Amino acid sequence: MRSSNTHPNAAHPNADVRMRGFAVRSTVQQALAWLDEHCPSTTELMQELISLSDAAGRVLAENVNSTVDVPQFRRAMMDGFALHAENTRGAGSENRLRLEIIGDCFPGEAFAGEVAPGQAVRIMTGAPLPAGADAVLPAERCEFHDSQLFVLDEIAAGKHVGTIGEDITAGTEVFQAGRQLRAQDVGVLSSIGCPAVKVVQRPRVRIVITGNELLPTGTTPAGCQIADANGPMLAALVNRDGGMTSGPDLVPDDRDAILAALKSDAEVILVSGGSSVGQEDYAPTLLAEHGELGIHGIHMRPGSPTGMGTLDGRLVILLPGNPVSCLCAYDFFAGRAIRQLGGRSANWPYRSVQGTVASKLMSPLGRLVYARVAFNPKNSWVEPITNSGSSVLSSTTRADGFVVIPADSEGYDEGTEVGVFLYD
Ligand SMILES: Nc1nc2c(c(=O)[nH]1)N[C@H]1C(S)=C(S)[C@@H](COP(=O)(O)OP(=O)(O)OC[C@H]3O[C@@H](n4cnc5c(N)ncnc54)[C@H](O)[C@@H]3O)O[C@H]1N2
Ligand code: MOO
Repeated sequence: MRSSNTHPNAAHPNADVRMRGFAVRSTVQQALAWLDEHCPSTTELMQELISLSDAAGRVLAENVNSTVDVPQFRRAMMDGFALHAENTRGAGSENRLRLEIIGDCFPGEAFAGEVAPGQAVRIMTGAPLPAGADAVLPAERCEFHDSQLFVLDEIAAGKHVGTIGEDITAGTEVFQAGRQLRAQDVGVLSSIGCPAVKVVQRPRVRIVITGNELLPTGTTPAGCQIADANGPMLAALVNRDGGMTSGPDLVPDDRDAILAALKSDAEVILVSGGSSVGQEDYAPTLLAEHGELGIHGIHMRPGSPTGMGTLDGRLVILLPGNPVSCLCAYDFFAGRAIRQLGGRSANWPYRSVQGTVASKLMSPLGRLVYARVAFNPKNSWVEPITNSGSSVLSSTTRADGFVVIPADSEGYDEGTEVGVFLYD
């Protein structure tokens, strides 16, 4: 991880913003630049060798070349008869041409012998073409009795024959480093005889959830206590982005407990809650005292108290406690870092579509806004979600996606064409 203090916050004389408010806020672009600078380049990523059975979804750390042709023999593409195409010339239902069947050929074993003119071998799909034959006549285009074959149709040389290397030629580059392996990629790797692949290690991500008011997942909220929403949400997001989670661990609003939780051997530590300027918002000060607080406070809504820094060479991202802010800050910053650490694209994994604003999307000048919207795929209309405060997580479950309104915009009027990122 490279280290540099590029943001004004880093040099700010009083990094303890508690009960004071943010002296300096960064733009989203500055925060992204800080983050990217603190993510290793693709050549610095940690690698590991894994078995092919675990490879789907992983990111290749090196190019893969094939040392073999696939297939490495000519093979039948139909069940029928291997023969000389020349022997079918002029054949038809009114002109049945007779050939002699000299044997059978099955997948996995070569036919011992050669097909001479006037002869045919009964062959199954996938079996190697016997020497001498140059075409396969499908079973439905002939009749046969005992060892006699009656050809009912003409076929050309090479017909229904799979050629050597038609799938993959020896020496070709099958996949490049950086590719996230699909299920079919694993199939191709297996077909070239590859038992294991070198992939980028999945970053380990510690999830720390702070707040005395929080009850663990699965607990019914009662009294002044609420159930943790951010922990399971963050765990799911980290998994989506290829990270390996530890936690979520619930930690009380206590300096020592939070400091102990920050000290982790994970590559990324996510801290939810206590990111702002309240009396019990310890995480930013702790990070400034024990490591580096590079960014704290961002011109965005929601997510404005987001912070990021490093501690013992590990990336620490302070996510606001309000659940929508937490989701937004994760998606803008934490997810980007985790994807990059795992060799994936920094870009959002969300599909983007074009839509037309059906009622105005409001936005305050000077702040980037993450506006939750409904998107109607039938007419492409985009509508803001009502009751969408940063504490209202159901605004994101009622939404189909979100629109990013830049800081220099006061929003989008009805009829404006906008890009929508879809959650699904
Ligand atoms: N004087 C100021 N006060 C606040 C500011 C500010 O600029 N000046 N920023 C506000 C904004 S914006 C946000 S967002 C919040 C974020 O504050 P924290 O990160 O310190 O979050 P908490 O105070 O711990 O919690 C906020 C809110 O969210 C609930 N919460 C926390 N964690 C969870 C969780 N895991 N699951 C569900 N809900 C959670 C918590 O109970 C609070 O209601 O600060 C504003 N204040
Ligand atoms: O910026 Mo806070 O994240 O709205 O509620």
